[in-house]
Amino acid sequence: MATDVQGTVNTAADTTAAVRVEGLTRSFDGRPVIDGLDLTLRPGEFTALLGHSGCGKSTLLRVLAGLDRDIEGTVLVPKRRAVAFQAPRLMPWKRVWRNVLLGLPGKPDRAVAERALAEVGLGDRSGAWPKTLSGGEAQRASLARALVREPDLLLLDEPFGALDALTRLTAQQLVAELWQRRGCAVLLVTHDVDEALLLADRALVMRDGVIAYETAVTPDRPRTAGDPRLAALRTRLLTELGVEGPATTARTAA
Ligand SMILES: Nc1ncnc2c1ncn2[C@@H]1O[C@H](COP(=O)(O)OP(=O)(O)OP(=O)(O)O)[C@@H](O)[C@H]1O
Repeated sequence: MATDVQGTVNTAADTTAAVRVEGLTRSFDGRPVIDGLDLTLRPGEFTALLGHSGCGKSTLLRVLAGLDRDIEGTVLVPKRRAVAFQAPRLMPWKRVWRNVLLGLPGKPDRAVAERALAEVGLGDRSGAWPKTLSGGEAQRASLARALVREPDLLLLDEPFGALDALTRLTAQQLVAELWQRRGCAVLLVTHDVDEALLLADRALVMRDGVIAYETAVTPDRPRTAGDPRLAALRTRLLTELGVEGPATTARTAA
């Protein structure tokens, strides 16, 4: 069952799509940032969303998360969805386990939070205060908060953007494992072409308010950073992003 972002329920069982967006337009001050965008995400699919800074990636994610309803068009998303942002957004006055349960209906037990925290390798930090966590730990706590919602759709907005290179690798691996275990659809916003190619089944490039380019990422997992099977795709994605030449970094302007 899916709900649209206005909250009306579409009872037509849709097993072919976790997300269906048709003709989505979102304007700010009369300027459309998203302009007639169509998008389908399949259940269990890991999709990476690339695009230049300001092209509307976070705006799209906020719409899918139900945080922005001032839209035109049709958006069908699963009821169970969760979002994690670049900043972990933990409440400093609540212990980690309470942060994980924040906003959940009912009065879930601490054990529920602890199971999710164990899944992200933070089983021993449940009683800690957020300020005592490292950046990577805080980001994992934020992931646990998303997982505890048992989402059919996990929306990740540059979740590794603020992490150092080593922590980023560990966090990427963790997300890959969680995705394989949970089987939910994932939409990952990233500036990093290599990250997209490591993790995703499909990479999308957003430009001029629409999905301007998309490609399947077919090589078997695990994939490695310098994987020669990914070289042609990498070049193509960089071209689509307007970043060309062998010396350029795979990270687009943040
Ligand atoms: N609440 C808002 N009010 C006015 N303009 C907004 C608002 N939110 C976003 N915008 C504008 O919409 C455009 C797209 O913003 P968005 O944050 O979606 O881009 P993005 O692709 O996620 O960028 P980045 O990669 O830098 O995070 C930008 O020009 C931004 O200034």
